[in-house]
Amino acid sequence: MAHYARGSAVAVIRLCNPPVNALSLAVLQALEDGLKKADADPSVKAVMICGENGKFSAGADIRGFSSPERHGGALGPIVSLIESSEKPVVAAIEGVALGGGLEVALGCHYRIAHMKAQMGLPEVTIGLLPGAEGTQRLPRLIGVPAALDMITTGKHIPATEALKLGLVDEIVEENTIEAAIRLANKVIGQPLGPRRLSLKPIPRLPNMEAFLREALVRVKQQARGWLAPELCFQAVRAAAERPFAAGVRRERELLQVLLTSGQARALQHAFFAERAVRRWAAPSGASWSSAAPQPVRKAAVVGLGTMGRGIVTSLVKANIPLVALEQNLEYLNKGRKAVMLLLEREAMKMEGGAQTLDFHNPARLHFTVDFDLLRDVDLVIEAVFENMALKKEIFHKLSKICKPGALLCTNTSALNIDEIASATSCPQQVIGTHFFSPAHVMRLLEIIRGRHTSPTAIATAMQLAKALKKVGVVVGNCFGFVGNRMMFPYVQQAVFLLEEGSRPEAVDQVLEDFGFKLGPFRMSDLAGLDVGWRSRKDQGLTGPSLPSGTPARQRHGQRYSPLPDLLCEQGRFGQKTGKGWYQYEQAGGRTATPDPWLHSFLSHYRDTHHIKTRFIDQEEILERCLFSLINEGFAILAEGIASGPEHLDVIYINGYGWPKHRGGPMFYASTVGLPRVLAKLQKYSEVHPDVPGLRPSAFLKKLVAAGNPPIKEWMSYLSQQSSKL
Ligand SMILES: CCCCCCCC/C=C\C=C\CC(=O)SCCNC(=O)CCNC(=O)[C@H](O)C(C)(C)COP(=O)(O)OP(=O)(O)OC[C@H]1O[C@@H](n2cnc3c(N)ncnc32)[C@H](O)[C@@H]1OP(=O)(O)O
Repeated sequence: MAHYARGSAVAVIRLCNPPVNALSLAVLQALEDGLKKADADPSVKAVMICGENGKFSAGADIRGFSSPERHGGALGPIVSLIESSEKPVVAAIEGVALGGGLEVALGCHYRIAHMKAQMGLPEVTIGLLPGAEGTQRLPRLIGVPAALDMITTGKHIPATEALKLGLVDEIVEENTIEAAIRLANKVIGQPLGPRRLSLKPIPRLPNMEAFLREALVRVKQQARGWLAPELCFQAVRAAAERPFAAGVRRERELLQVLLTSGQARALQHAFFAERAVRRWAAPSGASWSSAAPQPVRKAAVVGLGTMGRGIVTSLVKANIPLVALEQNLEYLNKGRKAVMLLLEREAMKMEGGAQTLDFHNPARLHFTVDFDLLRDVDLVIEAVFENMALKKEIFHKLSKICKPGALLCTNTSALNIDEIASATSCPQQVIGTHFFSPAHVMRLLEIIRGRHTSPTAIATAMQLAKALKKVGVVVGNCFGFVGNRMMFPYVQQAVFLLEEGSRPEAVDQVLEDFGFKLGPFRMSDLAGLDVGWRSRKDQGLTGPSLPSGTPARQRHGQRYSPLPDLLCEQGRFGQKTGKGWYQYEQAGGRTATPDPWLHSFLSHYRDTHHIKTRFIDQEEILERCLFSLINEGFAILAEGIASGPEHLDVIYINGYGWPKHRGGPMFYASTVGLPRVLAKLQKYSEVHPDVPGLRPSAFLKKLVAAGNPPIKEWMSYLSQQSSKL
């Protein structure tokens, strides 16, 4: 918990709670006991606080926040106790000092850090604020602008930056503990008043008020409904405007608001969900403990369209040597130019940082049209056009050319992995890797396991995700996998709402107010309406292959809206053509403006199809879009396409712009309450019986019948055999 030891004149308190020395109540108690012991022992002249196993502390034990015996604010008095000690206290920071961990260090009179240590107050990212007086001490130490930046973003800063900011007194390359003990011995007897941060005045700014006003606007703009950044701001403002004790009182009030807001629970769910998805398991029982990843010393990317370019950039950033292949010189040169531009931009962003990008060296990044150069690669990512015949042709070629054991990945957003694998002689080495655009920016990597995909292939793809600094989520093989499959009913509802009387801007507004970065129509205009049109033509839902006499608004006995097809027939593909669901200033423009043409087109469409225009309120818009998406999530879980609700939540937060402070769609459903979700789906389904997306899934009904169990228990209501992972 926290070990106390006394050597010569310096007592050592070592925080100990593996793996990250999180501050549980037991650790706090032991820390307090150690401080009191040191205080009472006349032979102790100074104290040094450090962490076990080269990590100071990652802060409060996050699991403890949702426990019934939570004691908010239990750390503040201990930090005060440290600061008020009459014996100098030195923090020896190794590894991480985060959240409550850094607040402990701020209570110390001196801070010394290893040069590889990271520090931060990331409470905002889990919906809280630094509630152990950190919002009051940090601005006194490093000034309001730097403190505000750290506290409202939660970013981790390296020791070198901490030194520049004055957050630490010294950084060392060698033994931090020894250096801290040396420092503690040196400062014995020196006055401690100037080292007590609570007594320090806030460093003044000539224009503090104006600075705070502008900072608040920035914080609000970025937060979009996420409460914690603004409340963090308010706490720092209190530090700037009030004496220490009053600031602390304000900090506590604001923390209470956050602790009861519901957002903290959602963000903490998201934190652990991201960690849970790392622990994949196949139905055979294979997992990290039984399947080792293969090393990827060299990779290849086939196809240098938008996705391929982003994937190449991602691999170069991860320092993986690679071959980039196109079908002819014209496409190769176009792709190379675009990749170089992306890499130049990335290199500029990294300037001044420790890492550099090596992309001019052909041994690290080689562009070619020669398939033979793929003979020695360990992994290929195919990123060509979304066309089954073309993908099968490429995989057939790859299985002949690549060395035995090479992992063959397909970047597809919906196509059948088993069918692609059937074109090879090594289906166990074929796996889906669904990147999200822009592939060098978006964090999500959906990893799709085919029927024959081996555990080694899954482990290697998961390892690749980690190397690319992405969140890999293993899912099963079905049309659209998890993310897009859940997206289909959501988008479908949005379009049906237009048919019935709404407008794109009204639907988007509701979903953007909910917290999505972009509503479905703005998103569709950005992605390009032609992408879905092509897919619907391939599926025979529209276009020349549609049998004559097919009713305009029905396919296979279900409701269908031809609205997106009609827009595409008018050449309205979205931003790229300057017109889609909105109008733009020009082709390629980014500013969406409601389009009177579209409004009259919709009226005309409704007249043609004898649809009576009705007013649709915000509640109906939100519920029909979100509950149909969630409903599909329950079907996915029941079919064993994903291992648990947290997988769906991680996918939506990292790939689809779902607001993180709402915890992901399945967590959101759990907060709304499954009985309510079910009742609403039943109601809408009765009104729209020809819309399968609104028909409540059997699994949702089962959970409601079981008494609405907590999200952690949902999967125990399914039989093991259903897993398709
Ligand atoms: C009833 C008990 C109440 C507790 C008393 C509280 C007193 C209240 C007073 C003060 C409040 C202070 C506020 C805070 O301090 S909030 C916490 C702020 N800290 C963080 O947000 C840090 C979160 N952690 C991380 O960013 C990373 O985990 C990092 C430390 C950088 C390590 O990253 P990495 O090397 O990638 O390793 P993992 O992320 O996989 O973590 C390894 C395992 O450790 C678990 N973990 C990490 N941090 C915490 C934590 N703060 N609390 C609990 N558990 C934590 C993580 O889940 C991994 O475990 P597993 O794989 O089993 O999930």
